Amino acid sequence: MADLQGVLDEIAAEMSERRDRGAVASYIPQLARVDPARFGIAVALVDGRVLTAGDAEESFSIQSVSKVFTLTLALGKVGDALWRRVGREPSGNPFNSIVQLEHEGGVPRNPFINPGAIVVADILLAGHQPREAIGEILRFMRFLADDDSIVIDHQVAASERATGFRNSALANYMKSFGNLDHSPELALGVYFHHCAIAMNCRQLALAGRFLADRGRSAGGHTVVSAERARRISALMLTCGHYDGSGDFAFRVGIPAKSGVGGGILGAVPGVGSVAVWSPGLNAHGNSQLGTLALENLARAMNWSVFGA
Ligand SMILES: NC(=O)CC[C@H](N)C(=O)O
Repeated sequence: MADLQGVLDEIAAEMSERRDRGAVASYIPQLARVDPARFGIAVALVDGRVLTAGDAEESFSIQSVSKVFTLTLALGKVGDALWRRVGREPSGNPFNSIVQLEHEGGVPRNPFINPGAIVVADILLAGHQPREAIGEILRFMRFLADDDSIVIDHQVAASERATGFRNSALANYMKSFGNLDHSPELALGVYFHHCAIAMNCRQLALAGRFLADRGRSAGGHTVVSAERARRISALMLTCGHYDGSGDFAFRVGIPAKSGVGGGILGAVPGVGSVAVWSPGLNAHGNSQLGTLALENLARAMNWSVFGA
């Protein structure tokens, strides 16, 4: 394997120089306060090593990267029945778009756009109070990363709730089609809180390692079957970057999920997971330099799933 630490250091150095950093998300007021100059990267290899560069120990709001983990939990609860309420196709639309929902009878295209993740949150609420469902998600993250210091940033969650009119519209719309079992407010409460989980790159790479290791967590536990890990990765590749998913596959070629906090989690099958963070976003709401960093990393390490 090429000198991975050297490659990561080089990427971090290059990214700290770049001026084309994209724009920090401003529609969630708490996210608008984050310093756009930050850049961190961490790789958790299946052999147990963790390598980092840049601001890899600094926490950020994982936002939609959390949707990978809530999907994993919901599949564990209801299995393939989940696919009766959420599709598995790329949307070709922004993450908070409402247009497809009417045509498709309130069934969101995939679990990574906002309405899909709100349905997943609704599934996680079954038999629980919102507080318990949120606690279950947080415990899952701590278990996967083997790190009890992971927390929810309640200011971010409150900021999202105060300004989440679109998400509220999406949830209400789906409720009108009968695709939410609980009230929109309860499902949104779970959704806003899991989006507000704060983690650093090291923790996020460790948490996502099961996707690269046939379902086995960093701590050596079987989290999901190899087949399920493969399928979640397939959805990340096709839907993980919303209407930028095709371009991301073209440039990077690694199954990955982005969030508007500027984080991206990628899984290279059989090799390891990678988490990158740079808060400035491109036009599709995906980290501008995070994408570039992964493109450089995939090229240097031959990590595209499509071959060298
Ligand atoms: N793309 C994202 O990360 C969006 C998540 C964000 N919490 C929202 O609902 O708008």
